[in-house]
Amino acid sequence: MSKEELKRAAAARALEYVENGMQLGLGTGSTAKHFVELLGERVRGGLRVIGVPTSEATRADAERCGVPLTTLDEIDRLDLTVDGADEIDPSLNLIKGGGGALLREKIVAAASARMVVISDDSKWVDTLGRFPLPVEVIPFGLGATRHALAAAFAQAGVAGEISLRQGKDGHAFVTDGGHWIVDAHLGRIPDPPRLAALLSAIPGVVEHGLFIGLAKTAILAGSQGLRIVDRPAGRV
Ligand SMILES: O=C[C@H](O)[C@H](O)[C@H](O)COP(=O)(O)O
Repeated sequence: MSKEELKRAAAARALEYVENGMQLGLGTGSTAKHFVELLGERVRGGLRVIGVPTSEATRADAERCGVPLTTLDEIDRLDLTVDGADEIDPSLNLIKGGGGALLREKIVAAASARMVVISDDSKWVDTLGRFPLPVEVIPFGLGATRHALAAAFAQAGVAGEISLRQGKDGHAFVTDGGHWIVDAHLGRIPDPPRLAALLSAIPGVVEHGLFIGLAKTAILAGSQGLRIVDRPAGRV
């Protein structure tokens, strides 16, 4: 199976968590896109759901696929969010934001009774950090924010290059929320909850790509088939 077929297989399995009448968070990225397309097929077949997209890209995909949409202004709780990830560890802590959608993704996941993460099994890691950690920042005062980030990394016992993400036009990548993203090349994050707390305390940081204790279930597709992993009880 190709990587795209694996992603689609994970997305198809996630449909089994969807029930008629549910309010759904719709993730962002190439894996979540498969889920939105498959959900659209079910909606055209009569399934009644309503979705909140986590990015403008997902909004466009959902509209194209005929998935009815709402916002977290109109409803304040969701039953289920299905989203991809850049890395998943055995506690089901995640790195997200490779596509720049981490802020809306985290708001939507936190508003959901359940988050199911879908991916091909290449995203499964023993320890988070090989994938550069995205941190969404306010453009104002970027130098000071970078300094504070380096201090937070040192306090958490990690270090690495911090680079400002660039868009295809060669300028700073701008998120749907109008912010910038820096990617921290840390290699290994031994204590993700501790680093997450340190990053959240920095004034110029809008949000970071560590998703701690949010995913309840991971659906991993590999050459041997699908693997369903539930978050171990009591683990963040
Ligand atoms: O900002 C992007 C999201 O966090 C994505 O869910 C993540 O980057 C995984 O994307 P993909 O499914 O394309 O690997």
